[in-house]
Amino acid sequence: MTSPILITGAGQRIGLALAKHFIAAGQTIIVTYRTRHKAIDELAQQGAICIAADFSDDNAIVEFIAVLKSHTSSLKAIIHNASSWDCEANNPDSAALFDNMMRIHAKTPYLINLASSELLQRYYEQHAAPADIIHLTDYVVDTGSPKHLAYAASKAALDNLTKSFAAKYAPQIKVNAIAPSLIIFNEDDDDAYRAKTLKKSLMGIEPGCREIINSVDLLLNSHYITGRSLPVDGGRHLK
Ligand SMILES: NC(=O)C1=CN([C@@H]2O[C@H](COP(=O)(O)OP(=O)(O)OC[C@H]3O[C@@H](n4cnc5c(N)ncnc54)[C@H](OP(=O)(O)O)[C@@H]3O)[C@@H](O)[C@H]2O)C=CC1
Ligand SMILES: Nc1nc2c(c(=O)[nH]1)N=C([C@H](O)[C@@H](O)CO)CN2
Repeated sequence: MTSPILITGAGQRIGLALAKHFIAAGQTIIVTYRTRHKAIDELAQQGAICIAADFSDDNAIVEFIAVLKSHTSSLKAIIHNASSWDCEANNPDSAALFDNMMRIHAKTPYLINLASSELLQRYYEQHAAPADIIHLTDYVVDTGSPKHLAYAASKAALDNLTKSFAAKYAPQIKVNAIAPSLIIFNEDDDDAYRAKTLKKSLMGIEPGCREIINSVDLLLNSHYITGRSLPVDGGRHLK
């Protein structure tokens, strides 16, 4: 089996689009899912290894790592996509929100990256090319967010882990982040929110998953970029 790419949270939206992209390119993939969306059944039918994993407690993260290692002895890349865009307004228990945000966005990638170094290094040994870790962060890493404080802080932690792991794992493994602003709306986003959000960037569009797919491919095809964050934000920083 060729070295697979691991995508976390691939049951919907960006993670699912990445999974379909790699399958179409003939790349073997391993995906995690929390909810067994119909799309997961379809990925499995197309040959993806689909692992149920709810990273809402430490034991589940450790258990996932053991299951991952039972499926493969090498990894071409890990894409940390799984995420919860939760906010203080919906969570009266601020302590629990903070812990949940840090666990899914920072602790889960941290523990998986530490446990997967040998799997990634084996890819390097077999292909004389670096393996990859890609963190999906967020534009708000640099600005903070008054409505998603814990979310933004946890994504900032993931951004910092990008730098630490890049220094720790080079040259066998490259570690980078992709920091998107609006990529795709959620179904329940109303017209007023959509109009307000579109105005936040210079480009003023909802770009869709293709922008993340292109960014992931750029990083995977480089043998030199590491420790960096790729902003995919429509020029929002200049508005
Ligand atoms: N969409 C956008 O415009 C933007 C996205 N991003 C980032 O890009 C990435 C993909 O975004 P998007 O596709 O919208 O993500 P989603 O909000 O659709 O979430 C992706 C997946 O993460 C899974 N997930 C959530 N919590 C957990 C958990 N505790 N354990 C395991 N899996 C979990 C969800 O599972 P389930 O299906 O069960 O809910 C979901 O399938 C994320 O990291 C996001 O922060 C950043 C900026 C903008
Ligand atoms: N896990 C998620 N993270 C984020 C989402 C999302 O839907 N799921 N959406 C956004 C917004 O699009 C924001 O970038 C613009 O309002 C941010 N993070």
